[in-house]
Amino acid sequence: MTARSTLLARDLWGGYPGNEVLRGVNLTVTAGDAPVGIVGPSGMGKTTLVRFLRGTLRPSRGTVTYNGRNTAKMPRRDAKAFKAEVRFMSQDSLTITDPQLTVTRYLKSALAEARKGGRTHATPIEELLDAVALEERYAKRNMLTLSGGERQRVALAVALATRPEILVLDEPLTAVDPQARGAMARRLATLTGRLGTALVLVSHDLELVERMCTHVHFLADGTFVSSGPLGEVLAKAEHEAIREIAEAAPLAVQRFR
Ligand SMILES: Nc1ncnc2c1ncn2[C@@H]1O[C@H](COP(=O)(O)OP(=O)(O)OP(=O)(O)O)[C@@H](O)[C@H]1O
Repeated sequence: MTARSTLLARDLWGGYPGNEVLRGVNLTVTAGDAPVGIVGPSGMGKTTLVRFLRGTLRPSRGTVTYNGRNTAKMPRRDAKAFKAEVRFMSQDSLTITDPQLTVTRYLKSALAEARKGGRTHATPIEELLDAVALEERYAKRNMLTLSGGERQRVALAVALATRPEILVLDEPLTAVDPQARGAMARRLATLTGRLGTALVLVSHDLELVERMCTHVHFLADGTFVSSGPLGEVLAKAEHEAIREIAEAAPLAVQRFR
């Protein structure tokens, strides 16, 4: 059996000049894992953590490795594999330069890219659209005519088309209405489960996190102060910041218990 691809952050410290945002974060994500959520109050460093995982920021202490290779010092070939196998998507991931581009053509080019990179078992376009709750009629639409939320959903379908080992989503659905978001949650979790893609979801939307993720990490004071199923994390309220969130949304908390 071949070892499964693993992204590992070990005792990660760092941030910006004069602002040590993260102070000892440990995270292991392995292809095939169930979806995991990263939650926490605004400004606590969720996006900063994603930047470290992605390699756009260097830690002051600790390491991020992918399959044992330090992502900050990867030879070009490993860096290429890392980019193909670990996809990152944030709310503004999609820039369209070709005014003629239809949704189908856009997805086909992503699938072709996946095949070139040896990422087999590409997923049919209908299934990709279904996972992001877009009906088939969207396949022929010009990308420029889509709403912001629809574009975010296509961007997500594109990320799935490449069948990554790990997919890190940082607030990916901010422009998508709550109804569509709800429809997508389970379908996404199912498709990524079938593809063997480990999903990491960074979000303020506790309902979305609850629907998609069996396990969450709560980030506060630069570290994961509590981890487990969302309902348990909220119920245990092991940190002041968790108590504040639980008090601000008591009904939501009751639902998760
Ligand atoms: N480029 C930057 N330069 C300096 N400081 C930054 C930069 N980006 C973020 N910060 C600061 O780092 C801290 C963590 O920010 P980050 O964006 O990681 O938080 P977050 O948990 O993702 O917040 P939100 O949930 O509001 O998106 C904040 O205090 C923020 O002001």
